[in-house]
This record gives sequence, structure tokens and C-alpha cells, in this order.
Amino acid sequence: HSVGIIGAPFSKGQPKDGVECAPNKLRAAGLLERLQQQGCAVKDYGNLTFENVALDEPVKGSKSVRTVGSANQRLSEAVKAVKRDGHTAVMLGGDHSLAIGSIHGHTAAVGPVSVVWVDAHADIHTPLSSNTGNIHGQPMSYLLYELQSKVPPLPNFSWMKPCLSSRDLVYIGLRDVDPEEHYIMKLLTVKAFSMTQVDQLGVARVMEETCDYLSKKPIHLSYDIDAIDPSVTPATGTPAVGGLTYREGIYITEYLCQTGLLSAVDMVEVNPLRGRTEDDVHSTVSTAVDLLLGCFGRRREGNHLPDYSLP
Ligand SMILES: N[C@@H](CC/C=C/[B-](O)(O)O)C(=O)O
Ligand SMILES: [Mn+2]
Ligand SMILES: [Mn+2]
Repeated sequence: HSVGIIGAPFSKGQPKDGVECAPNKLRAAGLLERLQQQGCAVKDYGNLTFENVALDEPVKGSKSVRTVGSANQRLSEAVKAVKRDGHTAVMLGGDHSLAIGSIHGHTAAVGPVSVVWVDAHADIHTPLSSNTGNIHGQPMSYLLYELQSKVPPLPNFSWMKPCLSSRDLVYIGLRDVDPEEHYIMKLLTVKAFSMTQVDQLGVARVMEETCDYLSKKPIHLSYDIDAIDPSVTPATGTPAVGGLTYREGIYITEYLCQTGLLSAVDMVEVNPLRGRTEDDVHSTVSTAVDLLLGCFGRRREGNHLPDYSLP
């Protein structure tokens, strides 16, 4: 696997400070070295710098719109460049509003993609349906062709066009979805495996059905760490009880890795300041690292490098 890492220290899609510290925390936990040890070629593109747009007053209720728009424009260019360099793109967030730029840039480089969105939340509010105005709860509405009539033109978003069809989206891990989002998902017949289906089917069957449902397009895995149960990953801004076990979370990455279709991965919403103890932070960060290692070939049975030839 050839991996291009982009740090996106950005927090303005939501109100809690700390999520911008995650990229460096993930690196400090040895992410790049661990990827190399398991045989990946790794190129670190460093951390993006984002401009804080002054006087960024809410627009139609959405907060920090101009700052979020300009950050995602920059991220889109960066992801496009990493894809053009031939790597699988890994975007280290930062909050989930960054999926706008990540998926837009991915699509700009490779054409239409499938999106596997692993999250407690659907993040499919429109600017007008959102109850909080936090754009990390809205990225999907900016991306979907089918919702464009519901998203007003917003400042610093004129650079982007919708780039995803609702038919190419699968949710896994949902358990904290607002009524407005649920209505939108039903209207668009979006494929979703909530925690109920994870319980009913088991994660292996969920992954089989996910990949049967999706076409063979390149896969964009957008992994919100709050999909995992807060007992494992408490250091995050919007925790919701009843999440994926560590094992289920890892299985999802192992399964997608073996499809050979994984083309970009987001790891978002790790917030080191939201841990009550150092252990909370360590558990959250190390789980995020392990999930990324699972995307790029780590197996729980063990790994050995190809130069250890077997008979
Ligand atoms: N639905 C809530 C929560 C949004 C959660 C965003 B997250 O999934 O990126 O953590 C909102 O609209 O504010
Ligand atoms: Mn999310
Ligand atoms: Mn979430």
C-alpha cells in the first residue's frame, strides 16, 4: 500500500476546541512508523494551514461558514494532489465538516466514488434543517446531487459542486440521527446499517451486504471515531452510547482493505481535550491508529514482511 497522509487540524465545523490537535497526536502515537513497519510506503504531506475568516457571522444559521468553506477548498486541492501522486489518501481530522473537501478532492482526482460513512451520526442536515448550525452535522448535504435544491449558495463554497449520488453511499453505525435527517435518508432511500442492523446481522454480514450493494467504484471510507462505543473512544466531541466494539470497528477496516477498492480514508472527530483522563485520550488515539492500520493491511493473526519468504 502507498499512503499519502494529510493533516487537517481544523475544528470550526463544531464548537469544541481540541479536535485540531488530533493530527499531531495521531502522528505522535506512531501512525506513520507503524504503517511503514507493516510494509506500507508512506508520504507525509504535513498539516494544512487554515485561515480563520474574521467576522464569520452565521449564514442561514450555519456557523463559521466562510472559514469552513475556505478550509474545505484547500483540503480538496490537497486530496486531489495526493491522489494524483498515486497514493491512497489518508486525511487526519479535524471535525467531520472536512469530509466536504476530502470527498470533493477525491472525486476530482478519480471520478465518481462510493462512500462508506462509519458514524454514530448521519451528518446529513442541510444548513436549514440543522438544529445546532454546526457544519460537522451537515457535510453530506453539500456533497449529494439530490440535496442541492436544499442547500443555499453559501460564502466561500462557490468553488464546490455536488459530487456524490445517494446510491453510492452506505452508512454504518448510526444511533443518533435527528428526525430531519431520518426524513431525508428515507426520501433518498439511502442504504444504512444502524446499530440495530449491526446487532441483527453481525458486522461480517453488514460488510458483505455493504460491498454487494456498492458498485466497484473506488471507496472513500469516512470514519468518525464516535462510531466506536464511547467506552473505547471517549475523547470525542459528540459521543453516543451503544456504539461499535473495538473488534467491530477493526473488522470494518480489515474487510474494506481486502476489497482492494479503498482509495481514500478520513479519520475524524478525535478530540484529545475531551478525554477526562490520560487513559481516555490514549484509548481513543490508539484505537484511531489501529483502525487506520487495519485499512492498510494489518491483520490480527499477525503480519510478516514479504522479504521473509515462505516455502
Ligand atoms: N446531529 C447533530 C450532531 C452532529 C454530529 C456530527 B459528527 O458526526 O461529525 O460528530 C448536529 O447536527 O449538530
Ligand atoms: Mn461525523
Ligand atoms: Mn459522529
